[in-house]
Amino acid sequence: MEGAALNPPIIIAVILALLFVAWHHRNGGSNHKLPLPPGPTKLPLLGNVLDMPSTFPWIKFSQWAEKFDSDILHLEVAGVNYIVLSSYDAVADLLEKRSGIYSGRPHLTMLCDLVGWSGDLLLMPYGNEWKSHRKLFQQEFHASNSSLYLPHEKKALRAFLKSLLDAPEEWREHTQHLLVANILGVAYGLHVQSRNDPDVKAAKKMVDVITSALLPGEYLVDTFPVLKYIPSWFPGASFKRKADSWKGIRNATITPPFMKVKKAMVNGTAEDCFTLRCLQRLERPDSRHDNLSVEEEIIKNTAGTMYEGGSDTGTTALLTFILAMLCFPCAQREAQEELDEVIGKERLPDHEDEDFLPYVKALVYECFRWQTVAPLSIPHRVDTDDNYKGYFIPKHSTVLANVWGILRNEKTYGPNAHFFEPKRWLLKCSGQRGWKLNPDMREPISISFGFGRRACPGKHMAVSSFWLSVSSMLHSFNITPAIDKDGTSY
Ligand code: HEM
Repeated sequence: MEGAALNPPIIIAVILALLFVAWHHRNGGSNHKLPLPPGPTKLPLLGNVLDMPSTFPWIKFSQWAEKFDSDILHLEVAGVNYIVLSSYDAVADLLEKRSGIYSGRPHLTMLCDLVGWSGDLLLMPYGNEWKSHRKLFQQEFHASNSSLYLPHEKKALRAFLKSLLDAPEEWREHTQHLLVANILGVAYGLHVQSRNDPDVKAAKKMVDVITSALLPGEYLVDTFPVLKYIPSWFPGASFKRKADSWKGIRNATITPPFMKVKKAMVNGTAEDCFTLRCLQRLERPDSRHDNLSVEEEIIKNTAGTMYEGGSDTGTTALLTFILAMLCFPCAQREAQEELDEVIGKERLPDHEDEDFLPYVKALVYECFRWQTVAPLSIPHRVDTDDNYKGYFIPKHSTVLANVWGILRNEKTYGPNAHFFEPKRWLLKCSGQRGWKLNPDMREPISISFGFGRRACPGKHMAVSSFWLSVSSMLHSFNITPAIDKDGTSY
């Protein structure tokens, strides 16, 4: 946690927070009769400040769910209520069935107020601004509109496989490059250079900011928003200096590619992409000026969120796959045998082959289950007081879905849920290779991509591109530990 030592801003924040909590309690808080959900004992005034885990909170939340024998927990930190949901049923009941009131986002002071990360659909409060951005996204990103992304996906993948062949030791850079190249094609119709591409570098910088600032508890100012008033020169206020250095990064990253599409539209050279499709739908697209209309700003921001969302999460998912193949080589061999038998040696797998490759599909499911990309999803916020299973849920609580815990539940996923085992998704049958997907198991995509009205709008594209990358890598390469010059593997 940034600046976690007892320095002046923390002391000020703690004093102010205590005063707020004391005032809140004296004024009665909420007027409710039902009990709050169970959770670790709260200290007077401090609540659960000292219990809140600063690393891997999902593990602690799973332990608490077991200890209190409850799939709904309550914590309170600095006057903010946290509700942690630990079963699929609780998540579906609240975040999906009651999504009319559970679709807000908690306000992130560091990113929204100090860095000025505005226009990001991911962080927007639930309301009209969010709706206008989300609608644009969904117009293009639905399961039956794969023509928007498939051509870019395949082009980026071919370049990626070639790069892996030429320089396998740079696998990490190639992986990130694949995802950024893909999303730059989808969002802006741009073609990236194979090395040192400025848009790829810019994406990395933008993603570094959002991934570090989205981590729960990373910045104390998110827990104690009053800290935002401390001047940058104040001892211990390094978060303010960091915020200053991050200001403008998002705009500087997402504006140039948007303007390229606008200009290419005038010249008639723009390639099919999300931004072009949206601009063409405007009644009076004005392609000459740098001043953007409100509609154009919405398109620019939505494409920008796509650029941001598509670059980071997909890379993490593919790195998880590579890790799994290194740690569980038997799964890799089984998938390769299936690919050899069904596809043969002459071509790469394609989406039409998916149904004939149950083991590969199970391996893809297992990647999303075993090390889920967002273990606590992205926090939601409830807009009104509510109750569930006889418990009171206070208005404006931050609601966390413990996706990691749900996907590791042995009652649902069978024994050894901490191991990578694609066969947990399969049933023996009499077919050629003897496996079919178990139709009674809930696939992990409906859990690892979030819930209700805020569920990930890029999931069809993300899953399609992940399947194609994983099957093509398995069919083209063996993924093994690196070997040093003495022949010892790492
Ligand atoms: C493996 C890949 C991906 C994973 C695991 C993933 C996961 C998630 C999760 C967990 C959320 C939060 C959902 C919620 O609040 O309930 C989310 C939101 C979002 N994702 Fe993804 N995502 C992935 C890829 C993508 C891609 C490729 C795009 C863009 C093309 C994208 C765009 C977004 C956007 C815009 C939101 C915010 C939605 C909103 O707040 O209304 N994601 N994603």
